[in-house]
Amino acid sequence: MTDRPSALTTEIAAEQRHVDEVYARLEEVRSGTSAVEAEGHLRAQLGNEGALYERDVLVHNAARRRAALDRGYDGLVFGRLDLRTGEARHIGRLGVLDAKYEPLVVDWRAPAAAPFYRATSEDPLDVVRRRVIHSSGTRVVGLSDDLLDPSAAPEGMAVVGEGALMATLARARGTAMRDIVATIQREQDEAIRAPAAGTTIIEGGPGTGKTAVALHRVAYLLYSDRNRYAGDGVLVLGPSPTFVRYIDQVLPSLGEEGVVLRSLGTMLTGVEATRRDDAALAAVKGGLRIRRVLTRLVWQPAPTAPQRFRAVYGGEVLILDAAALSAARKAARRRGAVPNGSQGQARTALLDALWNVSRGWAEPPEHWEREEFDAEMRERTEFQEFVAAWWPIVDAEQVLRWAADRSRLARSAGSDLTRDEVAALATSFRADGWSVADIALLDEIKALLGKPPRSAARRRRPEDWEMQEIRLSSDRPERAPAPVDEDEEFSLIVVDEAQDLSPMQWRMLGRRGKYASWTLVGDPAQSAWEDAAEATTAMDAAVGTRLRRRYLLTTNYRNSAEIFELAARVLRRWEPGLDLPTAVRKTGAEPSERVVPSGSLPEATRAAARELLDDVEGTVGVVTTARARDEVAGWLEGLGAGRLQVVDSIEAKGLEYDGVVVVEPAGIIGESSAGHRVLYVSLSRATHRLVVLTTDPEWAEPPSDRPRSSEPLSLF
Ligand SMILES: Nc1ncnc2c1ncn2[C@@H]1O[C@H](COP(=O)(O)OP(=O)(O)OP(=O)(O)O)[C@@H](O)[C@H]1O
Repeated sequence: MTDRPSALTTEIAAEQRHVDEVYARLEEVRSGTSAVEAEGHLRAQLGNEGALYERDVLVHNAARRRAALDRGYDGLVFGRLDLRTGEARHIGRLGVLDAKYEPLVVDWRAPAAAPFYRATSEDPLDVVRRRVIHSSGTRVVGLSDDLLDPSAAPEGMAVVGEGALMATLARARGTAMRDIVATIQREQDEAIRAPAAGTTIIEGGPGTGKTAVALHRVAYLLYSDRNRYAGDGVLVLGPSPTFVRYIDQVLPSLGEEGVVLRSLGTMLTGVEATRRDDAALAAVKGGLRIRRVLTRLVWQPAPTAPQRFRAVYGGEVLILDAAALSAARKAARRRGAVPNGSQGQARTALLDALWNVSRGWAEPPEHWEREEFDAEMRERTEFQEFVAAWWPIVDAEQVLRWAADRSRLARSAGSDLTRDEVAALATSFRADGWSVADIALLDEIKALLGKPPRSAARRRRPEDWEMQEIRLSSDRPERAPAPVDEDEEFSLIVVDEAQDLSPMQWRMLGRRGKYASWTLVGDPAQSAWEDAAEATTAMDAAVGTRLRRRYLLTTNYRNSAEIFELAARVLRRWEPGLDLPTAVRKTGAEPSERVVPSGSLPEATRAAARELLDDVEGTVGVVTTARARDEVAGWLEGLGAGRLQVVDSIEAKGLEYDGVVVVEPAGIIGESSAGHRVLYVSLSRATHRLVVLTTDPEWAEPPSDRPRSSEPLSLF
């Protein structure tokens, strides 16, 4: 036995000294920013407008910097490079300079940090040793070293710890996604640091880090060109509100606030859709055929439009009956570009029609002057009220509710929809609230309706100004994401699970990113959308024809090798030709498949959930069909205390749990025409343990008459 400290202890102590120095410096910087903020408020007391502006700039910048310092505080320094030159370079969530402006820590996004992620033993990029520093709060608790260039290592250079990546992957998962800033892998780093221009497409199988990479890419782009993307210039779109909640702490943990995170159902201000249509109906609502139907629908008369107009002029009675009004409507439509912008044309068409009535008389009144006639009519309240009722300014929700009337919808549908489709759509528009697929329809209708002329441009009201100030000067700014305004344009749009966007949803996004840089992330093998060609065309139209760069991620970091082997085996029965990722982590825990009689399914589900809650430290997910979701949730009532979540197979997209119970896989396959891919999603959610509960022993077998596809897939 020796009392000499181990190499690990000595190295930890050395890193702790550096980390302490960084935190001490950080405190100085923090008090500096508070002083700037205080000065900003002082200037405001001068009271003139210039001083107010200066105050806002000062307070805003200082508050942003301080928020970043707060967020990046824990585990601030996570890496170190020892270079051939003898330089030791520390890498962290933020860059920190000492009082002489020498770097104490380099921001992970700076070019000087790139070798931390890129260096390999084959291509060490002048790095001799790469070190990951594990911390708890401000305390260094462990180190993991890679000696990349042994020939250049100085005498006595210590190499300590286990592989950082494996240690990270083995940890239990919580309810929120974590950043991966300390262990980003080379192929991921290439996608993160891809140039901003044009469209970046990041593909990869389950668990390859696509979501993590997309979020780190946002942080990277904000760092490299903040002026372009700051404010509300960045939109990250995920598949569901559950997913958005799951990822919403990643960017703040990287020191980035103010990015708009949305799901497909919450793209419109004031409308929140969570209901999902069944696959067949969603396909009708998502396909481009419906666009033609909406184009006709918006020009239809409002259901409340009056059918007759009567006025007395110069002692004569003028009447417009239904036929005359219909002709006037057609004339107005010919002249107008968009319905809400055509009330003026409607007015003119009505005046023409009224005048023509008098011309049709056997003895038209000679002394009537057209100009005078028009001027007087326009002034009359009864005429103005008639115009407002006959050609009202409508909003998108009103118009889509019109389509709940089957015969009205059928009139707009022409031959673009079948009778059954019309019936199913009309029924769905009668339901309370909107479905996720409806949001893209509402957005399309809004664009088709256009704006009333001279609509007051959105002016900044004094209250907005006040609100802003409160948010900026609060001690720790609350994350109050700005609602997505339909007119808002983004300069960076990141779409996760992009393989599932319908053509109509692509159109909705395209309207918000005419000049944007796009990052599209997805996996065609997880796609629930059948008509890939139509979605690709719509995506092309949305993102434009600018340069596209593609990145393929090939390693699955989520699933144990045993779990992913099952998921991949099942998918390959349906689509043998697919190229799937490799899972790197073996746990020795094989997934368990249990065939149970249907009467015992509730008890078996409860038992399996209980078993996994005991076995894993982190979260447990129970994944089932949309139809059975609530019932299954009922079976599990009272279990899990916040660690257990029941989701349906579509909701499960993008999520992960330490233990997963998949209930009735055959039902998941049966819920949509690409159901086997949806099941693949469900089977690839678990990090440690997977139990499949089925009443059908043949659940994994495709029907014998189903053609097996061996087509390789690609995302766009
Ligand atoms: N380099 C890495 N270091 C540590 N953990 C990583 C790394 N890359 C990915 N992970 C982890 O792997 C898991 C899967 O990542 P992520 O959810 O981003 O994958 P994905 O490709 O989006 O998956 P899916 O398509 O199945 O939803 C996450 O827990 C993530 O933190």
